[in-house]
Amino acid sequence: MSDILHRILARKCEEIARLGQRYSRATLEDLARAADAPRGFIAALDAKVAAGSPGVIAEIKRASPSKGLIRADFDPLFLAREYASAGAACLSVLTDETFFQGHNAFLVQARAACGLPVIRKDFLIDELQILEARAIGADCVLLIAAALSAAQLKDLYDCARAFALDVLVEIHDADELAAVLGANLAGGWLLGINNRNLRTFETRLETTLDLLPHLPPGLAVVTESGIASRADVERMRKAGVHRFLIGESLMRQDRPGAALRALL
Ligand SMILES: O=C(O)c1ccccc1NCC(=O)[C@H](O)[C@H](O)COP(=O)(O)O
Repeated sequence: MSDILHRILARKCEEIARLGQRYSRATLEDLARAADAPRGFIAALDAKVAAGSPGVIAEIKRASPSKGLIRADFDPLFLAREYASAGAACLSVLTDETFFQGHNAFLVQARAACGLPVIRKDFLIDELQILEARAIGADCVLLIAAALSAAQLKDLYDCARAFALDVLVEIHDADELAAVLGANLAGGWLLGINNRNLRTFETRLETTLDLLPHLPPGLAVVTESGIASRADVERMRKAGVHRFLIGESLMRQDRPGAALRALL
């Protein structure tokens, strides 16, 4: 496991302990059940792709471990509306406070500002975090294979599905792909291939392209990280990848919506 992932997960353990002190599991379950109905994250991506467009998950991210501060002028409501009007299928909102300067409130604000489904982008290793995600309105959660054992992945996936959340399962290499496929997850999930190596932060689009021949037919793939130009989008689409998670290249623009339109 990379140093940064190790540090992030250590922090998450502290946060989970605080969450458990603040709320009982039963209370979090009640809050999750009382939340606004999920908007259908995978369905929104599929609809774009079926219509012949790229399915873009547009990310709302103020900072990251690899890049530091990315956007000083940070308004989730403005960003969500920009992305929605530019044709994004879904939103991704960083909720991690320590390493990404995110916040749960940003997800709430972004989701309320538009009709798009939203993924809670965080480092989820405990069912309480899954319940919290649904309680704040998330429509999808991220599960990172590098952070989870096979048993944890299956348990968190089952918990998410029990609360009608879609799941984006993220891998970076062939070993992680084998572990995810071995977990025999049923429906309601997508495979994310992160082009960023979390150990070195090197970002190569070939990460996605090289893994494609190893995927079972029919598995929907999201290429994540490092998509910065229309040429990048076209390169992926020529290889049969039609779903994208795009953050930094949009977040650095004054008008992220215009930048997204240019990419599409
Ligand atoms: O971005 C980082 O520095 C990072 C470090 C450690 C774990 C995760 C990290 N990034 C999360 C992401 O996966 C990206 O925010 C997402 O794929 C969008 O990437 P980009 O378009 O390159 O901003």
